[in-house]
Amino acid sequence: MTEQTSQDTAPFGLLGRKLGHSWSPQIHARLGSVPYELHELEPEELAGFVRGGSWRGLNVTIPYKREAAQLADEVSERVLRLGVANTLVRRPDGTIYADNSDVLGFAWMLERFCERHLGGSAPEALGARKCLVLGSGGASQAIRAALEDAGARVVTISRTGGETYETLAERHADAALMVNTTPVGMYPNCPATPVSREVMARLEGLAGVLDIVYNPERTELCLIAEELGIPSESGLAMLVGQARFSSELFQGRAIEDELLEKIEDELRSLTRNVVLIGMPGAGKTSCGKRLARMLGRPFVDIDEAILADTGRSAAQIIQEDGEDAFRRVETEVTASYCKRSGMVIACGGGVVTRPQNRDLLRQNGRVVLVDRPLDELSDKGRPVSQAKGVERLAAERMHLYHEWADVILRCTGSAQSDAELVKELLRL
Ligand SMILES: Nc1ncnc2c1ncn2[C@@H]1O[C@H](COP(=O)(O)OP(=O)(O)O)[C@@H](O)[C@H]1O
Ligand SMILES: O=C(O)C1=C[C@@H](OP(=O)(O)O)[C@@H](O)[C@H](O)C1
Ligand SMILES: [Mg+2]
Repeated sequence: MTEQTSQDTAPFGLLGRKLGHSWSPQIHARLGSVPYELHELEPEELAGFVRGGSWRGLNVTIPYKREAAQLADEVSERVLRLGVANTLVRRPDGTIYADNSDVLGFAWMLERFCERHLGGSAPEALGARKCLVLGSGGASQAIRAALEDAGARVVTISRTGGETYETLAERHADAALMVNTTPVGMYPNCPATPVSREVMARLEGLAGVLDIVYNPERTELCLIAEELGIPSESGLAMLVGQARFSSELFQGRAIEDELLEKIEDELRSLTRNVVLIGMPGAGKTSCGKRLARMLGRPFVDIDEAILADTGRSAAQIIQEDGEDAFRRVETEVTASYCKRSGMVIACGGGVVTRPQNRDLLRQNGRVVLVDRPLDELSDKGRPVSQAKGVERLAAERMHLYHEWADVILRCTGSAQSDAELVKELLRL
């Protein structure tokens, strides 16, 4: 038996400047790279920590990927090619090896996407075809490398330079794939998109859209693609994929694809919101409160949040300022909660009256229609129901509730058992 050195037990970790948002500790815990610590360093602390600190394996994020490559004793071919590293491994002899698992993580995501949606492997689906890469920053490099490895003809679109967003539609209608590598659309500045619906609709050859942003789960770019019938995926698979290849290097063993897909599913289900919609008085608020308690998640009722924000109830705003004014406030408050993660959200019954609210709910949420027979709905304190009558309101809205919903909850008669049913329906 060999004696255990301090190097065998030294921690893994992530190196960067601001890391509050990171999902890496959770992912590496599932992959077996523990303990995994966060190191927020100032530029002048970097070299000392990398060369002399106590660590066994490190991930590196902005703004230190270039320095990480330079501080290593030996680098992989990928790092040599790109000049940036996101993985450092301390070898038994104390020397440092650098690799770039961003390229591998994206290549893994790309391969799976091509197999699932484009009818073959990445080289089969993309070989000699035009792929658009949005953005020319650090992340763009890794994505371009993976696409070039698959044989694609890569065109980089940026705000300045030869190929811009303005000329995209007229010059690249033949592109097969579009990949966003910019931070546009990333939480908390979401929804936002680097390419408008109008421009994407003009790209007639477009067969797939990928986004490396993973929060929200569906970026606006992906939602636009979905609406146009183009397969899309945002960046969770790349995140989990790069962690996998780093962990393999850290631990010196292979990790199976099945575990990766399991981790992706777990993260999706933990971070997705549960969004309740339905007729006023159907039981969204009552069911949502119980569901949140059951799942140990934060709960927000949009009407209550409006009251807290404005000091006036929904009914009061409608009566004093009119329904249009209320709808504007409702959209604002709905937007601010629906971009968060892991919440239970009870919407106001009228959320479906504004088409733009749909993507707000869907970007990070599974939408549940709380469906209760009309003759059981209370119109107490609900001016819209009182003014129109429940029957007419239902005639106007029911098709929208059904279109917007991912699943339908047929109410059981008790809010508690309704909440249990939602938990079951969404496998939470
Ligand atoms: N599953 C249920 N069965 C019977 N009554 C319910 C149920 N859920 C809620 N209620 C009652 O119906 C009324 C409206 O519920 P609420 O949760 O405020 O609906 P919403 O938020 O959809 O307008 C309340 O009086 C509530 O106690
Ligand atoms: O359906 C509507 O237009 C409304 C529903 C209410 O919420 P509930 O559905 O929770 O009653 C509240 O937002 C407002 O009175 C308007
Ligand atoms: Mg309510």
